[in-house]
Amino acid sequence: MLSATDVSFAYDGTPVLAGVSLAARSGGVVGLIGPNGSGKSTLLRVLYSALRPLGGVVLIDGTPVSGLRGRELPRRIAVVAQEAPPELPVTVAEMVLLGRSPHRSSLQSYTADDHRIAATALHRVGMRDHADRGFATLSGGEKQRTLIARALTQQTGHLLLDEPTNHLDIHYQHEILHLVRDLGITTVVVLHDLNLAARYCDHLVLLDSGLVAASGPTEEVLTPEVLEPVYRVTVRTIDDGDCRQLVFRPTEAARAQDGLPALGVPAGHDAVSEPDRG
Ligand SMILES: Nc1ncnc2c1ncn2[C@@H]1O[C@H](COP(=O)(O)OP(=O)(O)OP(=O)(O)O)[C@@H](O)[C@H]1O
Repeated sequence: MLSATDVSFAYDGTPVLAGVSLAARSGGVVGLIGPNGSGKSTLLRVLYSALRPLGGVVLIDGTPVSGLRGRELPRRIAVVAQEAPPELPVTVAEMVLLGRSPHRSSLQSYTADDHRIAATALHRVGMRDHADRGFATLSGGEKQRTLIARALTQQTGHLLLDEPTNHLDIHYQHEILHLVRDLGITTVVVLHDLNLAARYCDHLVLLDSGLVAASGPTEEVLTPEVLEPVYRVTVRTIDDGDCRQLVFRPTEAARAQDGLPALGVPAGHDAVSEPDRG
């Protein structure tokens, strides 16, 4: 169980999160959604104690996350952040093995078990055939899958993912989120794609300008009434058999608010002043 209660945070005095609460029950997948700049990554950083909140508390299985020291934290929470790791001159296999670091002292060498766990994780993200490649030579999607394998190798009870489907093709977007859901570990995942959220999350927290605009079971949050005022688009829901999916359209009102031309008139093409080419 991972919970945040009444969390607030500011960068250099500018408030970014205010009174945010979230609870990820054991084995559940919570999606963190919201427009650009709404505070999703900041909240995730607060959850894994990379940022200290101004107010509120984050608990992991009842223990304040701020009290976890040294290797205790990475033994409990694995993180795939948005920031790329430093380009270490390591192979894919070596990068994934680093996920075992919290479980061994720096003087110990990797055990056969560590290698087996890392190989299984590589296989699960479809990267086994790339094990000997240099990490720095991988494509964006291959790097992302390798970092997810490294997080799996940590074998934690909690997993935090910041836009894990970034750079992934459609096949791997589904493959990775399916895998994450099947892991059965407590997960908080930042997602921009609301249709992926619809399919793979049990519960959603929708942030808007640092506030919780909605929080609840996925199907209660992914409704036109909730989403339209926050994302400023028209939302239509369709039933895809096992799962609700969403279709979006820009709205004239939002475009006018942003100073954009009305739909159907390409930018820079004023129908009235267009010179006669006849
Ligand atoms: N290091 C920083 N210093 C100052 N302001 C920051 C910093 N990081 C983020 N911010 C600001 O805090 C706000 C929230 O940013 P955050 O990255 O948490 O949003 P987000 O919801 O994850 O956005 P996106 O969907 O665009 O990734 C934004 O206004 C952003 O510009």
